This record gives sequence, C-alpha cells and structure tokens, in this order.
Amino acid sequence: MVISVKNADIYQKEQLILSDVNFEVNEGEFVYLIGKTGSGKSSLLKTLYAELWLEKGQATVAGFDLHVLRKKDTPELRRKIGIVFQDFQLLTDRNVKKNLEFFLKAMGWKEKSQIDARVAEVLVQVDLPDVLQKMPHQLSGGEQQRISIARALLNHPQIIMADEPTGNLDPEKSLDILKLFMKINKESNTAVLMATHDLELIERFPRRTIFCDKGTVNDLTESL
Ligand SMILES: Nc1ncnc2c1ncn2[C@@H]1O[C@H](COP(=O)(O)OP(=O)(O)OP(=O)(O)O)[C@@H](O)[C@H]1O
Repeated sequence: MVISVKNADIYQKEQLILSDVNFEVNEGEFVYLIGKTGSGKSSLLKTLYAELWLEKGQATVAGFDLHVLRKKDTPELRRKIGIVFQDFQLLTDRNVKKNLEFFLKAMGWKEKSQIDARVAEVLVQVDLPDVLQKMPHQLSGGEQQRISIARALLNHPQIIMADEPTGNLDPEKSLDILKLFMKINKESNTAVLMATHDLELIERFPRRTIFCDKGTVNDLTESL
C-alpha cells in the first residue's frame, strides 16, 4: 500500500477541514480526488506530503508514518513521492536542464554523467527530449507542466500527487497531461493521486474516485 489513512483529521491551523478520513491507495493505482472549491483537497494532499501536520489519526505514505514524522524526515519522505502543482513551480531564472539538475543535486546526486542521463530519461518520459536549453517562459503551459512532471519523476517515486495539474490549461492540453499521467502510471506502475475539478476528464477516463464533501472523504468508486 502506498497510502493508508485511518480516522484522520485534517486541519488548517485551528480549523478542522476534514474529519474521520479513511482511504487507501495501492501500488500502481490511479485515483482521482474531487470536491468543490474549499472542500479540502489541497489540505488533504498537503497533509500527505507533510506540509501540514497530521493532528489526529493515522496515515502512512510510502512507508512513512506521518504521525511520528519529524520535520527533518520530510525531505526523505518527499524523495519517495513526486508532487505536481497547478502552477508548475519551475525555477524561472534557469533553463530546463538546470531546473532538473537543481533538484537532483538537492537530493545529493553528484556524478555529472548520472545526472545528465537521468535528466535525459525523464524528458523522454514526458515526450520533451529536446528542450534542455529552453527557459520556462519559452515553453507553453502544457510543456511547463510536462517539465514539472519530469521533475516529479526524477526519484522514481512510488506515487505522484498532483494538485489540479490541469487547472491552468485548456481542455486539449488538459487531456494531454491526463494521458501522460496514465502512461506513466501504466508503464512504471507509479501510483497517481490527482486532485481535479475537471469532471469531463473523469467521465472520459473513469478511474477510482474519492470525494471531499461535507467535511470528510468518501470513496465513490462503487457508484461509478
Ligand atoms: N493556508 C491556509 N490557512 C488557513 N486556512 C486555509 C489555508 N489554506 C486553505 N485554508 C482553508 O481550508 C479550507 C480547504 O481549502 P483547500 O485549499 O484544502 O480546498 P480545495 O478543495 O483544495 O479547494 P480548491 O479546489 O479551491 O483548491 C478552506 O476553507 C480554506 O479557506
């Protein structure tokens, strides 16, 4: 199991956002996370990647017990997961190669030939092998999102958590990004947990869906 959440309460400061949350994500599963604006999707994901503290309940992510996780352990947890944001969060002052290198070096990679090889590999995975020297602003939104997915793949994560990854993209680009996640999911058995507003995409490509509503999380899979 990549994610297991039991009786968890999710808070933003003192505000209880979601209570008694229970769900699991297995190796290689593809799961959508849906819910209205403000229903707590981002808060749930932030808790799972340890940006928010788990106040109550149990959760394990990629083998880490969030309840006992210490701040100094969060980089290690984040090495096992890939995180993709709506706004890409690329470093705007450097090219694609340097964006990806920066991340690997921060993770302790030192050997130039290994760094170059891994950067080339992830760019092939996202179908953008030739953009090494491009600055982020020279790429379209969809291409920038592909680079941020490449960055998320660098460490061979057990799971990618994506928070509205198509939120800034037009329908065609959104579909491309979804298909890319599905390809990665299938080819490398990386689990994907994707928060989205885009119900049309879900209708076209139905997968297990969990739903933030009325202060808790429900598994809608059975009703699909
Ligand atoms: N940094 C914060 N500090 C305090 N409260 C916050 C913070 N971020 C979010 N909240 C509150 O937590 C609740 C859930 O927000 P969250 O962003 O998790 O929802 P969401 O489902 O991801 O929404 P959206 O679809 O708009 O991204 C909201 O009431 C919001 O106001």
